Amino acid sequence: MLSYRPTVAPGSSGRLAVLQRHLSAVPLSGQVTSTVYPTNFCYTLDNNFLTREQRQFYEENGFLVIKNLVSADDIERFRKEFERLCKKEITVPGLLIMRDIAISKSEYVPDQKAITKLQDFQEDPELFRYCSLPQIVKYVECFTGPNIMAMHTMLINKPPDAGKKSSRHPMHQDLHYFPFRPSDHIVCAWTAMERIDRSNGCLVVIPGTHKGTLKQHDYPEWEGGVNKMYHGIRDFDLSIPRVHLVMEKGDTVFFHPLLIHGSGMNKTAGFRKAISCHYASADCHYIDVKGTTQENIETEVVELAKKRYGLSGLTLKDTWMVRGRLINGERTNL
Ligand SMILES: CCCCCCCCCC(=O)SCCNC(=O)CCNC(=O)[C@H](O)C(C)(C)COP(=O)(O)OP(=O)(O)OC[C@H]1O[C@@H](n2cnc3c(N)ncnc32)[C@H](O)[C@@H]1OP(=O)(O)O
Ligand SMILES: Nc1ncnc2c1ncn2[C@@H]1O[C@H](COP(=O)(O)OP(=O)(O)OP(=O)(O)O)[C@@H](O)[C@H]1O
Ligand SMILES: O=C(O)CCC(=O)C(=O)O
Ligand SMILES: [Fe+2]
Ligand SMILES: [Mg+2]
Repeated sequence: MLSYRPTVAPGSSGRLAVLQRHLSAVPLSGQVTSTVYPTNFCYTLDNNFLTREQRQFYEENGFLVIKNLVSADDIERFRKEFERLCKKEITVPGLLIMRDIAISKSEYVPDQKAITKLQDFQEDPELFRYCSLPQIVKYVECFTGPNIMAMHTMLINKPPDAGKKSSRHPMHQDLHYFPFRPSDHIVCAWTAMERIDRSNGCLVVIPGTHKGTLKQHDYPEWEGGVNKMYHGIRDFDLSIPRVHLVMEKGDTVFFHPLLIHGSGMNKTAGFRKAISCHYASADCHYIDVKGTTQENIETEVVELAKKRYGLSGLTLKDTWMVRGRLINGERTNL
């Protein structure tokens, strides 16, 4: 890191404004002392909200943890709503209720114990409140800019591992599932609904991998079975050091869709809960994934849409167009 002492003539404009943006928040009058960082930020936007240290961290690592961002009250409300949905006290259009593969063939008990995740809760006002929490959206804007879409929502209820290690989530990049670009204007917010550490299967990341490309994903060859659509990076080298993100209740991590991540086994008796939303700039554009590594997930998603809704001839793009919801600004493209 370079450190120097610039002398700034009061009243100079243009260049000064540029310089000011690259310096600390210290007012530029007379002599200021400031640490200067590389200024070629490309994964974060300048809306004066992230500190330069936070921007620097995300630029280098592809993720950023913010402590205590969601209140215990809000988390309690999400938990209650989750329980009502599990008990089928209410039903929500479009909501996907997924059971762990290890118990998928057993008798259905309408209880959270049967459920590994809820997906696509955009029509549930109580859970969807998570996506509009101002303190979250404020951070999201640093990655997406002001036109913000909530594209994908999940409440993950990682069950105690049934002994087959199927509670693990293989190492993957979320962009594999997304037919929209540019990837730098997509970000996931993931909030721990309780303390999450290695014992109950925390998020595991490989810092800096957001600077790489999208890799080929397939089902891993796991003896105990793999959950539907839990693709992992093909031939992933497990000797690469992984970083375990230990988080307290309410802590929130923002991460880039190319960041390689997964989650470990839940070795406790409790159901490990996290709530998340993937946001994208509404100015992103859809791509055709035919002929790319994403073709395999398109085939699976389109088959599922046909099975569930009897709709044929869909593309991956269509399934995202119907899920996306505007959070802020204007729905320009997506
Ligand atoms: C579009 C993807 C979006 C992801 C984007 C962001 C990145 C996120 C990374 C991920 O999280 S990847 C995982 C994404 N997960 C999904 O998209 C949800 C996948 N889950 C489902 O589609 C349904 O839960 C499933 C079709 C597997 C089951 O739903 P059903 O309500 O039809 O359950 P049902 O009990 O009737 O079982 C139907 C069949 O599915 C089987 N099944 C149930 N749960 C399963 C499971 N967990 N894994 C594999 N198969 C499962 C079940 O055994 C049965 O098999 P058979 O037809 O052979 O009898
Ligand atoms: N043997 C393995 N084969 C494939 N993927 C693995 C293996 N071990 C861990 N992973 C993947 O690495 C990530 C988490 O690693 P981690 O080692 O934390 O999990 P764990 O092995 O379940 O638990 P722990 O090592 O803390 O006891 C997950 O994405 C998991 O799927
Ligand atoms: O285990 C989790 O909570 C996160 C899993 C994950 O990365 C995902 O669903 O995309
Ligand atoms: Fe993921
Ligand atoms: Mg391990």
